[in-house]
Order: sequence, then C-alpha cells, then structure tokens
Amino acid sequence: MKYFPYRDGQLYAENTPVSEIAARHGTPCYIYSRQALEGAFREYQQALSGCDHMVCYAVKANSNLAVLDALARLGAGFDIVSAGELERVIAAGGDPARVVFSGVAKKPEEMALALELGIACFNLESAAELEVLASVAASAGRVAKVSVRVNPDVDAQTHPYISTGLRENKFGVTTEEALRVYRRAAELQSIEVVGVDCHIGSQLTQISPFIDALKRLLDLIDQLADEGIVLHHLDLGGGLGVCYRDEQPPSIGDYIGAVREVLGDRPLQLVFEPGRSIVANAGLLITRVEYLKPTSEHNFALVDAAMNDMIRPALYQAWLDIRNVNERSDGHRASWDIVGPVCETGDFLGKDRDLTLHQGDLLAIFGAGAYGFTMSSNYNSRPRAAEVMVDGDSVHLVRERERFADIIRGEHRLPDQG
Ligand SMILES: Cc1ncc(COP(=O)(O)O)c(C=O)c1O
Ligand SMILES: N[C@@H](CCCC[NH3+])C(=O)O
Repeated sequence: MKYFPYRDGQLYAENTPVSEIAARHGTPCYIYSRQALEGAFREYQQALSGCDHMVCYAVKANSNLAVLDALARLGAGFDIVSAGELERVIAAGGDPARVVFSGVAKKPEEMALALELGIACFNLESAAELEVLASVAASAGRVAKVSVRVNPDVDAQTHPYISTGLRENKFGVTTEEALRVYRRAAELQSIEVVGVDCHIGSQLTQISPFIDALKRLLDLIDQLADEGIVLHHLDLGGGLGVCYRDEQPPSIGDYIGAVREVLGDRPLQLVFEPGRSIVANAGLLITRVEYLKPTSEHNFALVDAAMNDMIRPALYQAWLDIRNVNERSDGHRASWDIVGPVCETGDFLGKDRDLTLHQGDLLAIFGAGAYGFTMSSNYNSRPRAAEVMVDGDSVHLVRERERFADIIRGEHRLPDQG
C-alpha cells in the first residue's frame, strides 16, 4: 500500500517505521496517514471540478480532530449526525455553512444548536421531524434550510446492517411521502426547501445502485419543479466502497464521472457525503501479541487490541488484512485466530490467518481508518487506544491513550445513608 509500504521487511507509516511509533506511543494504537486521506479527498475534488459541488465528509467514519482539521483545510464540508459531531467540526476549524445534518432522531436542542451556527442543510428523515424543526426554527426566529432524505428502495448489495436504502429500513421516506413532506415544507414560514438527499448504504462496490437511486431523485426533482418547488442541490450521500481484501469498487473518479454523466447540464449543486472511501485505507490499528496459545482446535494469538477497539469483524464479519509489522522468516508458520482480551467468543480481529508469530510481535490491521476508533468503547473497562497521525517525516500524537481515571470520571459511589 502506497502510504504504508514495507521497506526491508519493516512496515512504514509514510516515512516512519511503525515499530518506532509503537515503541513511543504503546499499543493498541491507531495510525493515520495524512497524505492518504488528503489524496482521497482530492480525488473527489478533481472529479468534481468545473461542477458546483460540496464534498461533505461523513464525520462518523473517523471524527479525530486532526482528521477533520486536515480535511477542513482542503475546503471539505461535513456530514454530521449529532450535536457532538457538530462540536467536533467547529473545534477542528470546519465551516458550519458547509455542514449537512443527517440522522433519523435529531433532538430539538441539537436542531437549535445547528440553526444557531447556520448549517447548510437539515436532511429530514420524516414528516414528524419537519414539524419539530419548523417550530424550533420559528421560536429561534430563524429559517431552517432543508432537504428530504428519500429512501429510493434500491438494493445496495452490501451487508444487511449497512444497507439503508430499502423500503424496510428506518431511513428516509418513500418518494410518495417525500412529495407530501415537500408540499408541507413549502407552506412553512420557518422552513426553506433547498435540496433532496439519499444514502443507500455503505461499502458499495458497484456503480449501478447509485445510478438507480440518482434517477429516482431526478424524477422527484422534476415532479417538484412542476409544482413550483425548485431544488438547489442533490445529495447522493456516501457509500462508495474500498478494497479490504479483493473487492473491486469503482474508483472515485469513475463513480463521480458516471453520476455527472447522468446529471448532464442540470443546474444542480452536487453534494456527496463520503466517509469510508476517504479514511478506511488511510488508517492502521497496531497491536502486540501478548501470548500464543495453540490448542487442539485453533491456534490463538492473544493480542492487546480487542472488539472494543475495532468492532467491525465481530459486528459485520468484516475481513481486515492482518500482517506482521516486522516480516519474519524464522519460526513456525501456521494458521492463527487473532483474538483480543475481551470476555466474548465474538472478540476476534481475524480468523485463520497464515502468519509466522512470536510472543511480543507487533501486528498491523489494515483498512482500520474508517469505523475503527469511532465505534470503539470502554467495554471491559478498557481504555481507548491512542491515535497518531503521520505526515511525511512527522509523527503527531493526535489523541492520547485514555487513562483509567478518564473511564470512571463522572461516576459516583452511592452516598452513605446510615
Ligand atoms: C447519511 C449518511 N451519509 C454518509 C455516510 C457515509 O457512508 P460511507 O462511509 O459508506 O461513505 C453514512 C454511513 O453509512 C450515512 O449514514
Ligand atoms: N459502521 C459501518 C458503516 C455504516 C455507516 C453508517 N451509516 C461499517 O463499519 O462498515
């Protein structure tokens, strides 16, 4: 991999040996390559050049402030799903005027904060949400810009837990319902209709479901225009997949090219909400082998990262590449299950991996930049991992490993009552 190459049998993060980073910052530890994530973001920008657009990075994929800061400096917008993510965008220097707010259950106080900061658009997910937003905006004396998230009922052909554009999913509204929501929105003084959006799922490896969804949105745009409701932007969400193993997703350029071709010369701003395709392959999770435990059934490598640090294998049966940080030729090559210290049989990072392992070895889990740290937890009262960003020759600790005191901060014993 370009930003995480092997040189003389040693894994590097850009120009620094990963083993040096692990020695300095401990394990488990996430490492992000600034050049990798900037490169992916620039691919979106280049593919969209000459076209009115906003690339709103999906903060949920990786919300580290240094990641947001790097993208904000390149002019990124942001797709958020909570007030917490909005606070992060602001703390990282992001522009609220380039923020879109997705999510099925926004709270009135979250809406109020987003209105006060002047975000670009609320992506509405139900008729009920429109009413609450209209009243929050009216009481604040503001006008909320909205888009309606349409559930276009297309099969994203991805894992069922990350497929979001089918009728049976909780997201968005049908096109018929969207028409009713737009008509109602157009009547409300505190609401300005500006766009339409969808997000049909994540880790898509084909262009055709995106194009099916796009065509359905364009039909809706035409129907609305006939009624005098004219939209300014079309937001196709995120969802473009990456290669973790042998998947062959379209390149960012090919995907955007196909969308632009269907869009033709319609006077619409194009908005995208990519997460995974920007950060997944810009990140590694580094872990150390604590013990080797060959049994009659399996060879277990017990490592110091666990499902609380990286839940994707346990939750989605996701396959992530796992390799030695220092390649080994000595010793016994075998098939290993890479498992963590958490008390769950589902606590694994990879199964049946052909590796030559020794106690104390460092392993790198590839493709860990998206939905890694952001989905981590304190399960088993484990402190969350450190995060490091490399950039050329420099290495920055961008989030310290959690301390035990942080995990129990704000908790209290029962008061004495006797
Ligand atoms: C509304 C919305 N937008 C954008 C994304 C980002 O998706 P991805 O990381 O697949 O690009 C998600 C997550 O799937 C989402 O729910
Ligand atoms: N968390 C999921 C992606 C879903 C994104 C949320 N819509 C994953 O790791 O693959």
